Amino acid sequence: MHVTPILDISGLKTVFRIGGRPVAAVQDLNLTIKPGETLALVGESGSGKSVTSLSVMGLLPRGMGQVAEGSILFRGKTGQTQDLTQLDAEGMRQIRGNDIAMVFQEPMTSLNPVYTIGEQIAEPMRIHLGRSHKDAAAAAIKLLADVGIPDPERRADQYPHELSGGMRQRATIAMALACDPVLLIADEPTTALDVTIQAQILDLLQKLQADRGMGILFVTHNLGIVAEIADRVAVMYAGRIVETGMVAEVFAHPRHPYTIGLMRSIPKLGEATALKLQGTPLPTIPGSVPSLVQLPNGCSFAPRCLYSIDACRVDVPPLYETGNSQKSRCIRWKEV
Ligand SMILES: Nc1ncnc2c1ncn2[C@@H]1O[C@H](COP(=O)(O)OP(=O)(O)OP(=O)(O)O)[C@@H](O)[C@H]1O
Repeated sequence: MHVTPILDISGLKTVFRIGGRPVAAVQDLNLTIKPGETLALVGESGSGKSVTSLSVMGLLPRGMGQVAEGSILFRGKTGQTQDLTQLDAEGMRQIRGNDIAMVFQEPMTSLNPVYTIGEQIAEPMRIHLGRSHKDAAAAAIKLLADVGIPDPERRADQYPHELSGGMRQRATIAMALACDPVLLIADEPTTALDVTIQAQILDLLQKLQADRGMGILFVTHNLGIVAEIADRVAVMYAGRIVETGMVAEVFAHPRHPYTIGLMRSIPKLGEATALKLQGTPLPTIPGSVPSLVQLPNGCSFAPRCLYSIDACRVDVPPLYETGNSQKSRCIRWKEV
């Protein structure tokens, strides 16, 4: 059955002014998310994951970054589709926190230290949904219970500093869900938490998604998390998607050397501890992400790639269809 996506990004190019000239932090980017689906954007630091999510939210740093090309079609609660790149600041404000919500790595980015948890969860319901004070306060307590916070009545009256890191992240998730968004953008939401709490938050997001049917754009540098939470994955390198597809297909036979490198750097169960005890560093991909100001000719990954040949350094490869759901931006995908 064909389901219309809630998010359909096409030909996105986002540029920053660096040293007076425009530099593309994201380019040639196409992706879709359907209701109830989780797409993970994965890649090393600087690959363009956050710039992609900020482009969708209309939160690029003003005067520095802007969408230069492409469209971001979004179908909100009313069923109407809008191109987010064409909305003005007020139009985006009506969508943010209402149709599209965001959870960041550091909960204190979203929480205000001087208001109680309950007040902060209730606020978007009053602003966007026009609910009364009393009604929104009761709904906030219910949301705190939904995200697994014990004794929600008491917690609603507390300030952020009175909660642990894991509880604060649960509270920001409650805040994000307050208006029942169609799309949740989660940017490294568990990176600042310890491993046990990380697993609990990932379970919680999956449960909430199953209950509410929202789409999730999940930004992470961790392929282990992708395997656990996502239906589809888009691997980014130097501002472009280099491989994409259903998680099961990409993980079973990755067709881009960069994805293979990322997969090798996921420690297997117990291996990380064993390597640490031996004093051996975890395997990483040699070299580093190139500067966007000076991208190499052809494939941006070629200078770090064990498979690269002269032909890789000529043109940027297109995304080849390499499987049922899979695409790879590697001219040697059949051999990798
Ligand atoms: N405010 C800015 N000014 C100039 N360039 C920026 C700015 N923000 C991002 N960039 C450029 O965009 C590139 C991609 O950044 P982005 O934050 O999207 O990477 P990321 O993959 O999300 O990395 P991380 O995991 O570290 O957040 C950066 O390498 C940088 O060159």
